[in-house]
Amino acid sequence: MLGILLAGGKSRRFERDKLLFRVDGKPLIQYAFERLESASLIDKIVVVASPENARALEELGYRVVVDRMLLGPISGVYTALGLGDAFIVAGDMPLIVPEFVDYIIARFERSGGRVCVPRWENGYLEPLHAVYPAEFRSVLEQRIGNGDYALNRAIRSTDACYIGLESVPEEWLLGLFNVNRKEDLKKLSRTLF
Ligand SMILES: Nc1nc2c(ncn2[C@@H]2O[C@H](COP(=O)(O)OP(=O)(O)OP(=O)(O)O)[C@@H](O)[C@H]2O)c(=O)[nH]1
Ligand SMILES: [Mg+2]
Repeated sequence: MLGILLAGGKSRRFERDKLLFRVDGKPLIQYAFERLESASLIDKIVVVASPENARALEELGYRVVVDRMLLGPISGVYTALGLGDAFIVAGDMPLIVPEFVDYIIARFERSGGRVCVPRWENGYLEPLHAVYPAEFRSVLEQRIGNGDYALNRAIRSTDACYIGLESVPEEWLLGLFNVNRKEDLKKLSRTLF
C-alpha cells in the first residue's frame, strides 16, 4: 500500500513550518516518515506538499507531489489519490504506531475497498489516519466543485468502514497525537526521550 504524508498545511498555530522544524536534530516530518515506513504493509511513501515547502522536502530526500489547490486536508487527499489507493496520514503525527497502520490497511482489504477511518466513541473521525480507495477521488472532486471542503462530510456521504477506537489497544491511540502548537513538542519529547 502507498503511504502518503500530508504536508501542505499553513502551520498557523505553530507560527513557522512545523514539519521542517527540527526536534532533536531531525525534521518533525521525519518521525512520521520513519514510523510509517516500518509498517509492513506500506511499500512506498510520498509527501503531498505545498508549493512553498516542496523544494525543501525534496532536498531532505522525500518523494514529493505538490498540492496546488491548498484547500485544507481535502485537497491533500484529492491530490494523493491521483497516485492510487493510499494510507493517508498527517505529517504532524510523529508517534504513528506501525501495527495500527497495518491493522487499518488489513481492514480496508477486507472491506472490499471502502474508506476505512478510525472513529472515537463520540462519533469524531480521524480522517488524517485512514485508508482511501482511489475511486473516492471522484467524490472529492464533486464536493470540491460544490465548495464543500469538509473531508469528514465527504467520508460520511459514503459507505465507509469505521474502526471503533474503543476496541483497539490503548497504546495505539498515541499514534493519533499531532503537533499543532510549540507546547505540543513538550509532550512529544516526554514520550520520545
Ligand atoms: N497537502 C495539503 N496538506 C494539508 C493542507 N492543509 C493541511 N494539511 C496537512 O494536514 C495535516 C494536519 O493539518 P493541521 O494540523 O491543521 O496543520 P496546519 O494547517 O499546517 O496547521 P494550522 O495552520 O495551525 O491549522 C498537516 O500535516 C498539514 O500539513 C492542504 O491544504 N494541503
Ligand atoms: Mg494537526
